[in-house]
Parts: sequence; structure tokens; C-alpha cells
Amino acid sequence: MHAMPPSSAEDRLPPPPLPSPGERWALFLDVDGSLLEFADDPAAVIVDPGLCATLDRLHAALGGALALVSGRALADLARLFGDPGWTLIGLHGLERRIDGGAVQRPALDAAAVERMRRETAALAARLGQVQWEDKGVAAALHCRRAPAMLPSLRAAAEALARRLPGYELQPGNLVMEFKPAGMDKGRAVQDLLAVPPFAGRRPVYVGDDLTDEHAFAAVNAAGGISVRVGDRTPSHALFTLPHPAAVQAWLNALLDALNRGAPPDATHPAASR
Ligand SMILES: O=P(O)(O)OC[C@H]1O[C@H](O[C@H]2O[C@H](CO)[C@@H](O)[C@H](O)[C@H]2O)[C@H](O)[C@@H](O)[C@@H]1O
Repeated sequence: MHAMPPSSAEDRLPPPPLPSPGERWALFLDVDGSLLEFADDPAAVIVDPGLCATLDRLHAALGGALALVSGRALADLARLFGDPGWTLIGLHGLERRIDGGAVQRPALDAAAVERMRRETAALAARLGQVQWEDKGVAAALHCRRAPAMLPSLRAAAEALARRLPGYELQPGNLVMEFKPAGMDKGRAVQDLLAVPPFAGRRPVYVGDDLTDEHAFAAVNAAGGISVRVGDRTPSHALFTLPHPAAVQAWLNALLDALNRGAPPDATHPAASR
């Protein structure tokens, strides 16, 4: 990732703009902590049907150029959001379903995956009060129920990661994640910006966590709009919103602005829904 900027100006970040007339945006949205409030248990987060309806309408108004970009597995995103037609990026960029197409995921070394699963589960059991989240080829060790555990969790996870070939650590909000090495949300966003329906549009990325910094840097380099949710510093983001409720309000304002402007891209099937 790019080096983090100094944090001096972070608290004075402005709220994100709305599109100028005729401006074509591609919208990338992180999930936990950005669209959704945190919950103690990752399986317990709630998705308001009103949010899904807003995202459906934005998907149409943006000519299909809407993606969720998450650390969750694709199957988990589909469970939460009702298997939508929007582009879904899971496991920090590793799993992809672009524009309702086939699921793409790389082949991985089965022995390395199995070892990661076994050793991360054992670490969680050994530490106690740490929740092991099974994400198939990735795993997350959560300490939201015992935040004081974070320093010892981080130290133990860093030591384990050094012994797990093919894996790297992704720190997050009261979590240490083990993910296959070499992929991040920034690369995923860059890849999407090269293909329809995202190509040729101005990227806009909304996210809250360290994993989103990769995407902020990629979006800034492409002349886009990076929006940090909350007040975590330092950050590459150029704009900010305080919490998921403010994100949802901004998404509704964005939808209004798009509907007042040019009609949606009629070449994309989402436009006729
Ligand atoms: O990239 P995201 O969509 O933000 O996903 C990042 C991780 O989010 C989830 O963990 C976080 O949210 C949980 C539910 O609110 C919370 O309990 C946990 O403490 C947070 O770290 C998810 O469980 C992970 O798999 C995602 O990678």
C-alpha cells in the first residue's frame, strides 16, 4: 500500500460532493462499518430492506456501476443482501461476481488453506474470548467482545502469519484477518475500472477501515472521490462521513441527484428495472 499521509488535516475533511450534471460515477461501497453498523457477532448484522431498495435504484441510475467491496465472503454478502444483481467483491478482492456474471475465485493450494484454517482456529481457542470466523480460504479472529485482547491477539497473529506460507494479515476493526497474499481492495477496484459497466466512469469509494485504505489510494490516483466513514486517522481519504446512517442519507441524496439529472445508461439491463 502507499505510505500513509500525515494525519494533521484529517479532522477537517469535508463531506463528499454530489455529481455535477452529466458526470458519470462508478460507486464502490464497503459493508461493515460503512453501510452497516457493527455488531458483536459478524453473523448478527442487520440489513434494512430499505437499504437494499436504495442500492437497487442506485444500481439502475448508475447504469450498473455499483459494487459492494467487502472482506466478507461472497456467499455471506449474498446471504445478507438477498443475492442482488450488483457487482459483489468478497474476501478483500479475492472473490468476484461482476455485473451478475459467474463467480471468479483463484485456485489456491489446498494444503496451505487447510493449515491456515487449523492453526487460526487453534490460536483462537488458545487465546480465549476470541471469535474465529470461518471464511473458507480466509479466516478472521475477532475480539469485539473483549477489546482489551487486541494487543495480544495482534502479536500472536503476527507470529502465526510468519509461519503460514501464501497468507498475509489484514488488520481491521477489532479483528485480525488471515487472507491469501497478493490481493487487496485497491487492486480489485483498479481491475473493475478497466471493465464494463465501471470503465470510463469517475470512481467513488466509501469505506471505514484499514482494508479500505488500499482502495482510497487507488481511487485518488484515478482522480476519484474517497470517503472515510468515521474518524480513524491517518487516512488517504479526501472526504468523510461520520457513521453508516450518514452514509445511507448521502446515498439517498445521491439517488435524488442522479434521478434529477440525465436518464440512466439505457444500454445496461439494470436501467430498465
Ligand atoms: O470490508 P468489510 O465489508 O468492512 O468487512 C470487513 C470485516 O467485517 C466484518 O467484521 C467487522 O464487522 C463485524 C460485524 O459488525 C464485527 O463483529 C467485527 O468486529 C468487525 O471487524 C466481518 O466479520 C469480516 O469477515 C470482514 O472481513
